Amino acid sequence: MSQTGLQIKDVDHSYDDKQVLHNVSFDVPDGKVVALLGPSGCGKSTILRAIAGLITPNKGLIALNGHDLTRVPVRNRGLGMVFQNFALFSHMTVAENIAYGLAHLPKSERKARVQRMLELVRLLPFANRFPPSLSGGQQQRVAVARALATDPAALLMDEPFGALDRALRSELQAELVRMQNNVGITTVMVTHDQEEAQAVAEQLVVMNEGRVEQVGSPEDIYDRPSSLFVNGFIGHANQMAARVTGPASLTMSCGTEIGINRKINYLPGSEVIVTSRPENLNLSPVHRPNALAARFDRAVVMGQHLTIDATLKDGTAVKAQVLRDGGARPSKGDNIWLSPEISKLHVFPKAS
Ligand SMILES: Nc1ncnc2c1ncn2[C@@H]1O[C@H](COP(=O)(O)OP(=O)(O)OP(=O)(O)O)[C@@H](O)[C@H]1O
Repeated sequence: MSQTGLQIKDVDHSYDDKQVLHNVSFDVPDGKVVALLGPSGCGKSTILRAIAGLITPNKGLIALNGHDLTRVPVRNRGLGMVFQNFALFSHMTVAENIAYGLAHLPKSERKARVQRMLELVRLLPFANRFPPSLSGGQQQRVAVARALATDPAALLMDEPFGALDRALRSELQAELVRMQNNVGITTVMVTHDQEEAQAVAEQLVVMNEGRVEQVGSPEDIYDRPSSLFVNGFIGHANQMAARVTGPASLTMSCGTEIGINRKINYLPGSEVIVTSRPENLNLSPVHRPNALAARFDRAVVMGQHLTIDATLKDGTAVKAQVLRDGGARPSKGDNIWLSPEISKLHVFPKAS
């Protein structure tokens, strides 16, 4: 095993008799950030605990820079950890908190490293303050600095910004990206916030019910989802029932015939789900080929966009996102046409 970074391979885990991880595999390239993403209870924290050594998986391999960690005790794994409840020592100053894991170093080196960490998380002026006198975001930066101070071989973060409000979260996400550009540490971050995952991670691992559904860059996962679950979990996806009528044609259950500009790998007669992102449905006042007839329900202004709620002929509710052009908007109950961008439609099997 000579691979650098973190390797998770075929990991299974059960709590009591309940299996919660099934053959989980993914890699974190050396110095990169990977985000684990998925609904509550899908097993994200369990993977992090397995990497940390807090639980022993029933099966599988966890290796860091080519070394199997499976039998290495927690304290010898050389990992930094940041969790949601950052648990700083409130009777110690910020500097003392950061120095906590550095007792083995000579005093001058310890001081220099604490100084470097304070600079990295931009908390130099707060070195002698006590955690209860800091904001949530500042406390979380101390927790990150404390984890990084020991020069860990990898960093594990479980919902590190979960307790913070939206503005602070995005500030700290930007800070994390900046720090990563400076120090480039192999990091696994658990989050249930897809925007956060997309903002900080080069690779996403999307999980569902203890299984990895897809691994890829944020762009890959958004543009080329491998399953209906991933498509609906990352960003909004309109789901529309349809029947395959030919090698490249579909009849939507609202009645529209759609010609797809590529071959679809389903037999004629198959029931499928066709998906479209809201930004790939264009509003038109007149009929065009492939356009879906709909009833306009309402429109909400989102910055420079208009998010339109509409209902197709078969009762399917859909969302379209269009640029605000200042033109007349339809009124509630008006008939409209929604033209999907055909090359951006996805076709999935109908769930049984
Ligand atoms: N100590 C435990 N004992 C028994 N079952 C557990 C234990 N910890 C977690 N579980 C169960 O294992 C499954 C996965 O939990 P886990 O905490 O890994 O999910 P998660 O994706 O991190 O969820 P969340 O986003 O809600 O934190 C869940 O069904 C959970 O109820």
